[in-house]
Amino acid sequence: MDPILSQGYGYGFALGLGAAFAILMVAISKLMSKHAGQVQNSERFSTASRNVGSGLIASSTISAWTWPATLLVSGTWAYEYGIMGSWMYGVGGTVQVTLFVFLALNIKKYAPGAHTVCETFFIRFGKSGHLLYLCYCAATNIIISSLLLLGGSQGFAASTGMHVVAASFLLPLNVIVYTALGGLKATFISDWVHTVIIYLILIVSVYTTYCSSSLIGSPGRMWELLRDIQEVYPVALGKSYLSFKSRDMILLSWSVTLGGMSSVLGDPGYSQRAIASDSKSVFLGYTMGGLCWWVIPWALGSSAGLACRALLTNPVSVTFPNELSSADINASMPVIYGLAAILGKSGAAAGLLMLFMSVTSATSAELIAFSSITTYDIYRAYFNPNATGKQLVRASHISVVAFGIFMGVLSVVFNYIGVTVGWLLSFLGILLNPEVGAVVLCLFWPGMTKFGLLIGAPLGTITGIVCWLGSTYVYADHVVDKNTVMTTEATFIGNIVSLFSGLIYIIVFSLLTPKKESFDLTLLRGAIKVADDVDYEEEKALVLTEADEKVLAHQSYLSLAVNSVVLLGVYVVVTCALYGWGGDFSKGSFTAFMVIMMIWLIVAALLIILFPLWQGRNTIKLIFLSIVGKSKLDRKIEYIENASTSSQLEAEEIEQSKLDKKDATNVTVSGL
Ligand SMILES: NC(N)=O
Repeated sequence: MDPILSQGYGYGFALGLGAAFAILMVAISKLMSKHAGQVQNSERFSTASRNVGSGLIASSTISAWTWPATLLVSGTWAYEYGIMGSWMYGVGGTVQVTLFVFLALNIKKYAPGAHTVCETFFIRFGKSGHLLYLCYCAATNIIISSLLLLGGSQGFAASTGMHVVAASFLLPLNVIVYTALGGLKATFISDWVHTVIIYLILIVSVYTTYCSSSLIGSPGRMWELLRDIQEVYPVALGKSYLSFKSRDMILLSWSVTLGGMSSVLGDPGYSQRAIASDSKSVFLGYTMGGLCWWVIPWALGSSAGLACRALLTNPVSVTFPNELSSADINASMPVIYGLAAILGKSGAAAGLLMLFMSVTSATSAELIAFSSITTYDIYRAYFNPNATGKQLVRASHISVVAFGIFMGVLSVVFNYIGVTVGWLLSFLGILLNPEVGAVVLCLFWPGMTKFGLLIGAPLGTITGIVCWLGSTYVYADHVVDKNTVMTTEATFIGNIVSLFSGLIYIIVFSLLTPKKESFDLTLLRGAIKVADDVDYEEEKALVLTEADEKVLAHQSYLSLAVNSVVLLGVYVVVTCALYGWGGDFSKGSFTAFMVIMMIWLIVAALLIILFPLWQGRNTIKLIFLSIVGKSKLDRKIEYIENASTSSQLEAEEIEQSKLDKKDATNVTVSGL
């Protein structure tokens, strides 16, 4: 079958839209530098000056967490398993983000001056502990990046016929340009733009499907179509498209969620956002991001994914009169085909645009994160401990460009050796999950020792791999090959064993080799130095006041409450209850389920579009006034005067706190 769109769409998006985006982002960075005094220095490049508000943290979390897989796999799960598919994808991914909030809060509490979370390992465990964690962290960064490009390039190739090699190199091109020039702050702004576009397309998709389409047009009609299609093409792994009775779906979702713990807790991109966040904004930013992200896979799967299934017997279906082939399923095409059935060719193009947005925005998060670890954990830690701000910015630029090219190469290699997104998603956690235990214990448990880390984490990986392959042997009729290692039970066991055995090993080996005195986590605070180009605003953000500590403690309790509801309440109890009940949703309950989804989508879109604009209104006003009227000099003087009069006391507090820290800190941290 020919691709649904012509190659012109593929090259047009990758080159034309990509270039427009790069120019827009570079222009915004220049405006901020010229009119809002946000000149690019090393701290701004890697940490966005550590004062980003909750609105932008939320939109950038959504942007970084909306992978091509989020859009394509959630739709495929909906197509294959029915209503529970996209719901399980959404809640599983949200759990990972809400759990990360605990770690994010401790990063702000104990390491407000960090540029990367790896730096805390250097301080606690020296070079060997640092290098071990750095390997895990960099591997996560590399695998996630290739997963993004692999998913994006395969999606573009399948939808447009564009060559997969061209897609692998052209898709990240614009991101390399604006990330290298604008740093983390530019990625926050581009993340917001990307997220807005994704929500707008999603709203069109959902409201057309459930409100205006002549083919479906209401939740009740969708329910009837799904009931009828069950008679023609019964669900393969479950009871029906309208029930939650699929053991395979639950195991698959839990496997991806547990496997994906390392892709949030161990991915430097997410900790970098915690570092960039203003202390008061951590909980709200990540929680709002997680809850607003939830509806993206849920809504897309429930509209395009279910429509693809429900309309299979209608001539508008792309594959009419057949089901989708296994090649279509492997290429995760249900979302694009569903959009095409509902909205015609423009629907498929809108799907491709969403895909482009998800690849580029998530890629920028990975690029800037990798540049931070190479700059601070390799270049400054081991090659140039006294690097100036200028040298650090140059190292970051080189790293962004080099890593962008490397990602393209890796995606091509994976394409040629036949590695799929699904395979990488399942394998990632088995290999890397022990880093979750390592980073959590490093920031929460003073009793963790270097020996515990050095032995426990690698042993966790080995145990996970052995259990994964052993379970494949048991569950796949004694055949262990490229296909059978994807057996759901085997990947589930591999992921869970890797996650928990790593944690247990580190604890046990630490208890076997206790230190005379446990580590004082507050020592992390003053032990990481900033470069010579730090400005006043950034120095202010390095200091954790008593009020900040109280706010962070309060946020931990809120986080506990949110996780109890989302993880235990929804993901475990509600899912198991619906599975145990095993019935089909009635027309009324299906309608209620979809109406909740539609309301949630609108609220999420409004929050993510408007809240960052509201929080940034003063900066927007400053830039606007500077462009149209008052001279830049006037504005700058006014800005500096305001800062110095209102913050004189704060400045003194900062100086005093720095002196206190110097006295308190007797840790030698060469290179940091
Ligand atoms: N980001 C995910 N898990 O879709």
